[in-house]
Amino acid sequence: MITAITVLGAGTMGLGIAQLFAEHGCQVTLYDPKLQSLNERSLDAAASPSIVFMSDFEKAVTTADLIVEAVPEQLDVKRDVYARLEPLIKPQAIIASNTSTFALRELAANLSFEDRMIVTHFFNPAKHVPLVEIVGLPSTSPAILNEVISLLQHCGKSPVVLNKDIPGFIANRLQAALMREACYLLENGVADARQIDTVVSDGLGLRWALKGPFEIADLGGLDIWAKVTGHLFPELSRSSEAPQSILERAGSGELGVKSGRGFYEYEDGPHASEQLSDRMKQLVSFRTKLDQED
Ligand SMILES: NC(=O)c1ccc[n+]([C@@H]2O[C@H](COP(=O)([O-])OP(=O)(O)OC[C@H]3O[C@@H](n4cnc5c(N)ncnc54)[C@H](O)[C@@H]3O)[C@@H](O)[C@H]2O)c1
Repeated sequence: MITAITVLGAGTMGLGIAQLFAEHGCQVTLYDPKLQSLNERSLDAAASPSIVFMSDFEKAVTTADLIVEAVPEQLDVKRDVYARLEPLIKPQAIIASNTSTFALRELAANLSFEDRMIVTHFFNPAKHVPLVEIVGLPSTSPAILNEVISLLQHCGKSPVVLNKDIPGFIANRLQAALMREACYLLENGVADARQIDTVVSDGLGLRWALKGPFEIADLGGLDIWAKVTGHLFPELSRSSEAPQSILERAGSGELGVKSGRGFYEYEDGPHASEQLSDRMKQLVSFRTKLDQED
């Protein structure tokens, strides 16, 4: 049974995941080696009697039933964390990575807890977005998956368990496909970032909040979709590299909200994140009401 949860990494995702579990009655330990240098406003906002902040790795992990890893998306950093976990954790502890892109088999290869390791891919803001993608290996016991699914459902989440272990899972593959085309349109001067964002948030995104692409295709008519995909697929970007419009900004320290500038300028980055979180909460609650009316 999962009682004690340790979240590794108190960044954007780790803080939100820790808050989610704490608000649903779990004992949560949040570990980060750079606890002192983290954004004070975010840490204050996350402060809760059920979250213990720690920068002592051994203490943070030895009694945990579930360890959620939310450290940076670098294979060597993640693998190093797992190697440090191996001698310390309880024999039955479950390890869940919040990776956005790595296949589980790559993360878990040759670890002593390979069979007890899964992916739980939360979405930002983790407290409010209902979806969590879950990935196991063929050797993962159904009991482990069921235990984590029950916990997530108890926390109000809608877990989707993938049939196969694939890099990027479902959501990030779809999102990356959209981003490739969005950057292509931007870089070719078809529209600026605001225009492209408006097309998504005022059009496609509103629809997708209610129905996924296959239901939308059914509603539009598959005869039409046969034409749309047939005519447009040859026109779409086929780039297999990260887009210049992202590489150049990231290379010059324009990292988005966290540095004050990305595709847009941010005078108050933490406020922008808080606003997204608040609006997401309201949107999810509104959609829940709509679902109940159906
Ligand atoms: N940001 C997102 O929208 C998002 C969404 C879904 C999944 N993810 C994934 O979640 C993970 C974390 O992403 P993030 O956006 O929260 O990153 P982040 O950079 O905001 O936070 C990472 C945190 O990990 C800490 N850290 C660094 N090395 C560590 C170590 N060895 N042990 C413990 N903590 C360590 C850092 O100090 C930092 O506080 C990544 O795998 C990322 O791909 C991110």
